[in-house]
Amino acid sequence: MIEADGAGRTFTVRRRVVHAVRDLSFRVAAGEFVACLGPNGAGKSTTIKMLTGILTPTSGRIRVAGLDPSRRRTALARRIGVVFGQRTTLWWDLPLRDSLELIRLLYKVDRKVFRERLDEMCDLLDLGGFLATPVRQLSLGQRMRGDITAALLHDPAVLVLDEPTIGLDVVSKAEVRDFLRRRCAERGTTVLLTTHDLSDVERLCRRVLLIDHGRLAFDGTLDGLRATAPGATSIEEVVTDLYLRSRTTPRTPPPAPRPTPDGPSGTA
Ligand SMILES: Nc1ncnc2c1ncn2[C@@H]1O[C@H](COP(=O)(O)OP(=O)(O)OP(=O)(O)O)[C@@H](O)[C@H]1O
Repeated sequence: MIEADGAGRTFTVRRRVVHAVRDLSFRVAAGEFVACLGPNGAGKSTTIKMLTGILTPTSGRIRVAGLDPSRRRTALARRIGVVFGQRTTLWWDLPLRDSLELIRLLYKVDRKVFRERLDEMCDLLDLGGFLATPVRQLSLGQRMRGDITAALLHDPAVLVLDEPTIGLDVVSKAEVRDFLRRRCAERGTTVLLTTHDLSDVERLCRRVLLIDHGRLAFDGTLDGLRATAPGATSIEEVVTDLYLRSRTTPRTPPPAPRPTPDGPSGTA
């Protein structure tokens, strides 16, 4: 359902080339719920932007739901839902209900189907009390429920979640996670979750992709990830250990010593 084959993305900043993502290859099958982890600046957002068609890869190939995201953005929009925890896709000044109605029109969701889905979301995410409230007046937890509803109204096959529980209190977090787990399992939705909250990962995902310095550093089960640090007592310790090790790894290989008539130099 999600395929990356040697995908890479560079940016040129003041004539310097930044390799945000390099040679990324992985596959996510239909119905999998996969976490994407990595330290700050590892390349997670760049990866998500390539998967959702916001950025075009500068090398390699990406397919989501059988489509090239950057070339088929409109077609992809019908098959994918995206939640950016730090940004809203809703209309700030409109009541939540009107924002959702606009999304219904954009995605051409049948009015009756929309009403059924919205009723279901109201039950599961307890939206009823604030559907008439302008988005700018919603609490973070309410806004996040609205954003998740907006991402699922067209029943996408693929859901990309970028820090969907950031800033939520423990109860709201548990409710949002519970909803996502049940709803995505019922519908067979394929989910890629990016987060720094490891309890999200433990509760939702069996498989983890770890991106480090723009490369795929680990692809396996959560148990496999734990096995990389046998002495660690929690997933936080495992990941802390990995991230600390990554800080001591150079981002790019050091330049090869330049040969001189007397032999290699630059090592003294
Ligand atoms: N538009 C851009 N122009 C230049 N460099 C960029 C751009 N976007 C990202 N980068 C660089 O690419 C690298 C990866 O950034 P990215 O935002 O993908 O990391 P991240 O894993 O999402 O980090 P975080 O967890 O902090 O959000 C960083 O070195 C970043 O500075």
